[in-house]
Amino acid sequence: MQLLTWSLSLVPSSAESTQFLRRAASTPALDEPKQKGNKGSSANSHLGTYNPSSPAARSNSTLSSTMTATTATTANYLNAKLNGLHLNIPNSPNGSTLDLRRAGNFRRTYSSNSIKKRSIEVTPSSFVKIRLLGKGDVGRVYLVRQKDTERLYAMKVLSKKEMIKRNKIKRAFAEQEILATSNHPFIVTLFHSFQSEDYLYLCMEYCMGGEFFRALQTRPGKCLKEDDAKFYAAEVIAALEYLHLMGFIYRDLKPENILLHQTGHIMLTDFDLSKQSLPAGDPTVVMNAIPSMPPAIDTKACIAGLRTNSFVGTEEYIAPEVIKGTGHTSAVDWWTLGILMYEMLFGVTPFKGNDRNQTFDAVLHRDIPFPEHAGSQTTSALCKDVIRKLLIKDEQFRLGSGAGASDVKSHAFFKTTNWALLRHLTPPIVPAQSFGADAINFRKMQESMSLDMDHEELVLQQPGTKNLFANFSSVTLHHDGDDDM
Ligand SMILES: Nc1ncnc2c1ncn2[C@@H]1O[C@H](COP(=O)(O)OP(=O)(O)OP(=O)(O)O)[C@@H](O)[C@H]1O
Repeated sequence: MQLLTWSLSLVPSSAESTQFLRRAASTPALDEPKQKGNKGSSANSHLGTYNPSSPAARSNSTLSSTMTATTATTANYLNAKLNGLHLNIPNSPNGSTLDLRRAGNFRRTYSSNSIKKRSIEVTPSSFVKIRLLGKGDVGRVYLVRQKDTERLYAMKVLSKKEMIKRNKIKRAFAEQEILATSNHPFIVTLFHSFQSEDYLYLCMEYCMGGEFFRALQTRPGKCLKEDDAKFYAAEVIAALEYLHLMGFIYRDLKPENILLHQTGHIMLTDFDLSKQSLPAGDPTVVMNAIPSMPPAIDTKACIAGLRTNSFVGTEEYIAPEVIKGTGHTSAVDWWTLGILMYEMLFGVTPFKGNDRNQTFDAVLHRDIPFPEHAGSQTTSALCKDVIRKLLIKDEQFRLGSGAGASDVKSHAFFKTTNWALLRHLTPPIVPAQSFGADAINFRKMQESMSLDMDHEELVLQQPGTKNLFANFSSVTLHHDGDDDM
């Protein structure tokens, strides 16, 4: 009875509740009505085994120059923020991001000043739609080809009418802002954003491997071996660390929002539930929990001032403090990491009940049920320990709530993780190259079935005008190194 009382007062109305049925649907803020129905899905998870002679392998080796990119991105950003503090990049072959530029196979620079914003260089008619990749509640994501360059992109097309109806305008702006300012190997890259009379467009890097969620579904028992789960968890931690440094709380981590790049590395997407701390605080340096390690960065400090109260997230991933409605911080991202790690290992989330009330009750009160029946995945004590610490119900005591990502990275479970070289490792799942190539090889056939966007005229809104979408930035983003690709 008590449960019913709080759940009715804290969660969206029953009309909105149906969206919880599909795990992929995200919980809207209370002030945002959400459409009933399923989120579309991607069908492009062509997963294959790693073949050293395949283009995937070659592509991996050409990425050698970005091997320190994870660290380099963070380091460059910090260099700007910490005003001259010298950062030692452990395990970097030469310890310098500058040398990345000199490396022969250089492709893309991940540094704070390597994105150049220019006025928009494309229009909707610069692209041809090839196929639908996925659906959200206010838009669709298409695989598109740019007519003059032949390059493939994922184009998110958001309906202005739907955004107005569902009060989602601010969220689209937030997503554009985060994508346009982020420059990280594990965060999807934005190349253009623009609008027509009826739609907003976000032209992003196409992640050929599709949703990590789909990839998990194809694994035996829908789960991964502990070392493989550790690999993906490490890449997610690197992405969250970067987002927190930038002053963003992600708030919607789940396998559906993790895409697989053609190399098999992860790319976080879907930032419409993210929250930005304005201005982002400065990071500080803390002593490393492991005495032999160099001092670590306190990413918590960057968003320490940000406490928000919206009811957002995805039912099985939602943190206790979000359910309680007492306000939440960046610690929600560490909670969701704990749920993700559990799901990667056991194929289910730990607190799933028969309905929303049961799930929320379990999130608030139940211990983590590590399966111990015969045939269940065996997990090390350290792995269980890190999950337990990430899933501490009181956010103040949760792993990550002290100094942010540094706390999580220094947990003994990640002792074997080489953070600086993550991007250089071969991921456990590498998508077969087929679709990217197919899309080009069978272009003519597909074009006959495809829609082009010629009827949509580019509209350049003047900021400050009364138009609701006037402040949506129409820009083309150039990333150092992309022209060499
Ligand atoms: N860059 C990309 N490459 C390949 N597929 C993508 C890409 N971006 C999105 N997709 C596909 O489209 C789906 C919907 O994308 P996304 O989650 O960003 O849309 P959304 O409208 O924000 O959804 P939501 O309603 O959950 O907020 C994804 O789950 C994925 O399958």
